[in-house]
Amino acid sequence: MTAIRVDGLTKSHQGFQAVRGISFEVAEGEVFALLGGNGAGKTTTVEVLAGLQRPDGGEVRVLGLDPRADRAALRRRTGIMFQEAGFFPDLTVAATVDAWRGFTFAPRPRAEALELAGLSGRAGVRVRQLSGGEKRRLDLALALLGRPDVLFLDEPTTGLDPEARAATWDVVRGLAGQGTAILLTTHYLEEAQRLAGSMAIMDEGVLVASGGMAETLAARAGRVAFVLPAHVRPAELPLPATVEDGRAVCRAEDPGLAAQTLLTWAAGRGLRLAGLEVRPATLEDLYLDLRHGEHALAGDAGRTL
Ligand SMILES: Nc1ncnc2c1ncn2[C@@H]1O[C@H](COP(=O)(O)OP(=O)(O)OP(=O)(O)O)[C@@H](O)[C@H]1O
Repeated sequence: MTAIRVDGLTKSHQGFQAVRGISFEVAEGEVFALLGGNGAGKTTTVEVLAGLQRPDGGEVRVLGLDPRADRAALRRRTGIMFQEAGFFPDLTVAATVDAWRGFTFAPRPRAEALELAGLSGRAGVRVRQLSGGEKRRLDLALALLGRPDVLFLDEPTTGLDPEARAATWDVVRGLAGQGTAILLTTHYLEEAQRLAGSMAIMDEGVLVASGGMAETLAARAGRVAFVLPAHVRPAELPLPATVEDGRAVCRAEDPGLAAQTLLTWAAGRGLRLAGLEVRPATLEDLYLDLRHGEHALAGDAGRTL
């Protein structure tokens, strides 16, 4: 079932069009990554979905409801984690969770929420003494309190150390496994690739790519890279290559096959391909290709790449 539907959404701030007609859907139990550079319009989109801003145009539905008109009903079924947490610095972690539980419908027990967010050992600590990463985790604990059907996570792992980040990924996967639809914004492309089943990339208020993560990446060229052997010019290689930081890079739909071709060629000349790296396309490849103007050539905003 569709949990979030965005159809032709537009939204301006004081005459500036932050979101210019975007459409996407997130299914129940799906992790969806909304990506894009600073100012692309991600937070504006999430705020509209959370009912905090009124859309100028288009239609937005969360669990089949209108986020503004049905805000009260949706509040019980959605969890939100924004970039700027508004905590009381003098409350302890436990007191903060308890205060939040007071106005959450059917909240999880405090201990369970803290456990999920990896804060069990910090219950007695005052919020102002938490590290930046721990504050992010407290935010996550509060977003999870009401066992939401839809969860909005705006840069949930910014400032987290690698261990805490991996723990957050486990929590997100666990919730999706239980059927929660999760809309995540992040600047960490590896994180999005690992976590999300679908994604959309925004740029200046429009979607420049969207679709299933695996399908989108499988359709893109992967890469084979190696240290260009001494006295070999790129033009001599059996496949087209560019040179990046002293390494020859071949883009290929089937990188395994391309690597075989290159290794056979090298063996025939008694050469070694040092530092050989063979890998399928990553989200970072796609993102950087788009940043370098690929969508300007494609010209079809919102198409599936
Ligand atoms: N309340 C506001 N008033 C005026 N302009 C705003 C407001 N909120 C956002 N904007 C502008 O709208 C554009 C989109 O902002 P938004 O916060 O949605 O981007 P973002 O993709 O979330 O960026 P980031 O990754 O930096 O958080 C930006 O140019 C921003 O300056």
